[in-house]
Amino acid sequence: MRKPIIAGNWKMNKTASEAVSLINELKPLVADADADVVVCPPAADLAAAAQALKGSNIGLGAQNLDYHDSGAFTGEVSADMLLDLGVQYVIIGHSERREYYAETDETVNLKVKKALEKGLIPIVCVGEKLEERESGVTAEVVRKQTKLALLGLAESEVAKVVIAYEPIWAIGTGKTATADDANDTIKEIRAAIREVFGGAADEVRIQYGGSMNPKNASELMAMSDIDGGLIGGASLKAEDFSKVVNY
Ligand SMILES: O=C(CO)COP(=O)(O)O
Repeated sequence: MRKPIIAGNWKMNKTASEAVSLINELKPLVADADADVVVCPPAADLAAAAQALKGSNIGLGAQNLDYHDSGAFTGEVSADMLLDLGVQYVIIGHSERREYYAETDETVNLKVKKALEKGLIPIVCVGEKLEERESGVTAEVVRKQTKLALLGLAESEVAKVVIAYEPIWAIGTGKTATADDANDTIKEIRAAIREVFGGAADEVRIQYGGSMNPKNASELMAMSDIDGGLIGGASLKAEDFSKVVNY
């Protein structure tokens, strides 16, 4: 059985002191969660967040990393820097990074490889644009993104990866994919993984993301292939996020 994993992607929200307050509010609300719980604050908050999370059941994730080990890469953060802060997970290839920061399938793959090499668990985002959905190419788009993100990995590495299926038209819009639609696309992602990596596909946890909230979480989480959620807006309030976690 795949253990559910619910992660909050705070995006560029919350100062370090606000992060500490949110975490302190969240801790008792999710202490009995059956799922793995993760928060992904902005890079500038990670040190304070790690301190606040000590002794809790909540994991810490970053929202990005650089694929180089160190050097002249102004503004970037390396895997070693994240690990040294106590970070365990890293979101890679979020659609906002693909759209605004020129992230490509190739850089996503390099980042996934670096994360795994260093012992961070990648949360790899894939998802189609509205026009791709309307053109009926959703399955092709997510299959290709998934295979390219995982290119060259060993089966044992793939089994550790978390994939977040985030239809771009559902992010921050209040529009959610129906639970059936999301499950069907996630099955396509799992099938694509199986084509290349065999049985590892059954171990990969695949989240849904895109306007997931306390109202729709239980329906989405009841689906056969949805193993968790990557939550944006609803992760910024302790009460809402805890309701998703305790779906
Ligand atoms: O992009 C998302 C999480 O990575 C989803 O954001 P929302 O939950 O705000 O739609």
